[in-house]
Amino acid sequence: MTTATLSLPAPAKLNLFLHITGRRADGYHLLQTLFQFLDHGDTLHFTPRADGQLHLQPELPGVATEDNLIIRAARLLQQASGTMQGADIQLDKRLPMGGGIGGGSSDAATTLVGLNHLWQTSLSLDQLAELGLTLGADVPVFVRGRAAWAEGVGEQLTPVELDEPWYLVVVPPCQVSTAEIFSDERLTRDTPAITLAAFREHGGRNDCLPVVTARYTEIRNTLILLNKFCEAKMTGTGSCLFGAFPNEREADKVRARLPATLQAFVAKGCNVSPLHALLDKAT
Ligand SMILES: C[C@](O)(CO)[C@H](O)COP(=O)(O)OP(=O)(O)OC[C@H]1O[C@@H](n2ccc(N)nc2=O)[C@H](O)[C@@H]1O
Ligand SMILES: Nc1ncnc2c1ncn2[C@@H]1O[C@H](COP(=O)(O)OP(=O)(O)OP(=O)(O)O)[C@@H](O)[C@H]1O
Repeated sequence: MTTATLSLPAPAKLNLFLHITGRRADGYHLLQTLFQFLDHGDTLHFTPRADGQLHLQPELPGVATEDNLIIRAARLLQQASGTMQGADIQLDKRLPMGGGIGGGSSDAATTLVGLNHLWQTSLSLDQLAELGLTLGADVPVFVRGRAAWAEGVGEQLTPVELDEPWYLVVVPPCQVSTAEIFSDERLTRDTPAITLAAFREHGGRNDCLPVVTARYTEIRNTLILLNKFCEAKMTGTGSCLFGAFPNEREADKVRARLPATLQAFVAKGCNVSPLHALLDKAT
């Protein structure tokens, strides 16, 4: 008997802006942000096992397998559903780690959604998003798979329809720890709340940018460089920077002018996550 393998994308996200409006008693920050997906990311291959074991390959440098968000997500789903099934999981990693484009969170969400499908554990998206939130603030938006206006710590999500431009994403040669930026004393935490309509009219900024560029010369320099070609923005707590373009050709043209040593990719903005686009088509 052959065992079917399910291959699913774990796309990147961008924070089109990021305002920090306050801080909760537990130290977590209250934010406002807009999430959009990219048609670029990791791929996960899931093969079911009847013996309940979970195996992941390959290992990620610096991440113990038990700490990998893929294994943590799979264990969480086993516990929540009571299933006796397991899986062999293969990860094709393309997204940079510590890049602010949500690679680990997206891997976790694809694991929750994918294994729920494969194991037929029938948890609802609400239940999966709630489980995902215990793994990270960015996991719920990937579980739900719709571009969204987000508040709270990023878990209060309102789906939105946005333009879907092409993005040039540049990866400065450094990794940023989200916790380190959120604990920096210089971070401003008092931006007044805005509405989506106000964002559409006036735009927004990334409140983490001053702290990130003060701490990382590489990001400051890459920002100066990218700003020569387009309005450069930073996603999440960095490190990745991006610019929007009306079509792929324009984005490719700017990419071609960047130093060959600088890692960069061009991808389309998507209001429906490629994970959900694929699953919606299959069902
Ligand atoms: C910056 C964003 O990427 C924007 O989408 C997210 O808010 C971060 O989400 P994430 O990477 O899933 O972050 P988590 O793994 O939940 O948290 C990492 C660390 O960042 C800090 N953190 C995170 C999110 C938040 N709203 N406030 C925080 O203060 C906490 O110290 C936490 O220990
Ligand atoms: N499957 C995974 N992929 C990437 N990182 C993982 C994974 N599992 C655990 N991690 C850990 O999570 C950290 C953050 O990784 P991630 O790629 O999500 O960063 P990020 O893009 O900055 O995330 P975010 O935008 O959610 O802040 C990594 O440095 C790594 O230690």
